[in-house]
Amino acid sequence: MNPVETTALRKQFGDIAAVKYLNLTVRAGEVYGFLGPNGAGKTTTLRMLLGLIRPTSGSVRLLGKPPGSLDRVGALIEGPAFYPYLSGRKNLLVLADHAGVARSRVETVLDVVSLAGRAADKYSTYSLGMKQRLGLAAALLKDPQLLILDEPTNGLDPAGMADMRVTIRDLAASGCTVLLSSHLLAEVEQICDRVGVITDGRLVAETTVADLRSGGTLRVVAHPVDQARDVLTAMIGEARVQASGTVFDLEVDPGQSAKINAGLVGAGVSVSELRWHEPDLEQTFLELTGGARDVL
Ligand SMILES: Nc1ncnc2c1ncn2[C@@H]1O[C@H](COP(=O)(O)OP(=O)(O)OP(=O)(O)O)[C@@H](O)[C@H]1O
Repeated sequence: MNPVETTALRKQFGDIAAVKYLNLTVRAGEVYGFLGPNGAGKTTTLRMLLGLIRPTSGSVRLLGKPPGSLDRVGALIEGPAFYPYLSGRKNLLVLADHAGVARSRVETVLDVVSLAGRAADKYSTYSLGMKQRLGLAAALLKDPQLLILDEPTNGLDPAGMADMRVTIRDLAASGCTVLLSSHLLAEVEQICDRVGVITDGRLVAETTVADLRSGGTLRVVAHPVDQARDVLTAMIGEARVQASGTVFDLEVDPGQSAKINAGLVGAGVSVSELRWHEPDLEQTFLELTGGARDVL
C-alpha cells in the first residue's frame, strides 16, 4: 500500500480547471516533492488529499483509506492558527489536549523542530521561521506516518530554510513519509527522493532526483573539427556525438574520458578542453513547465 494514491483527481472552480486528472503515487518512506510554478494546482491538490475540499471527480487514498479523520496524517497547509498571547509550548498543549494526545509528546515535538529553547516565549514574539517550525511541531503531535507540507520553507530566510530541510530529512530518516510542495527546483533537489512536476493542473513529469542529475555529457573541444568528428564517430557512433563548431557533446559515461582523449590525440587531433558537463536541470524544467521561471 502506498501512503498516497490519487486516481484521475480533478478540481474545477467555475471555469478554472485547477487540477486535471492527476494520478499521484507517493511511496512509503520517501520524501516526494510536488514542484510547480505559482498557480499550478499544488495547494488545491494537497487540500483535496486532506479532505479540506471535495474533488470534482477522481479519488484519493491516504494510507489506504479515503481522506478525512486520519490519525496518522500530519499536515502543514494553511498558516496554522495559534494563540498569539500563549507560548509555543502552551499552544501545543492546547492542541494536544484537543487531539487526545499525551502531553509528554509536546516536549518531544519541540525537540524535533529545535524550538525547545524558545518554547516558553509568546507566539507573537516568534520569527516567521519559528512560527513555521511550531506549525510543523503541531503537525507532528499525533506521530504521523505521513506528513503533507505545503511550501514548508516559503518566506523563510536561508538559515531558516536550511533548518527546515534538515528537520524534514531527519523525519524521513525516522520512517515518516513526506509529501511537500514547492515552487523551487533547488529546494526539491536538495530534500526530495522523487519529484512530480505539475503545471497548469497536470503532472508533466515524475522522476527520481538521482535521474534528474544523471545524463550529463562529456564536452570536448577539438580540432581539426572534421578529423575530430570522424575519430569520435568511429569510437562511439554517430548518434552519440553532438557537434557545434569545435565543441562536441558526447553521450558517454564520465569514465570514458581518458580513452576518448587518447583516441583523439593518437589520431593527431588537438584536444583543448575535455570536461564533464552536468545536465541543464533549469532548462529541463523550463521546458516542462512551459517557461515558468518561478520554479528556478
Ligand atoms: N477557491 C478557489 N476558487 C477559485 N479558484 C481557485 C480557488 N483555489 C485555487 N484556485 C485557482 O486554481 C489554480 C491553482 O491554484 P493553487 O493554489 O492550487 O496553485 P498552487 O500551485 O498551489 O500555487 P501557489 O504556489 O501560488 O499557491 C489557480 O488558478 C487558482 O487561482
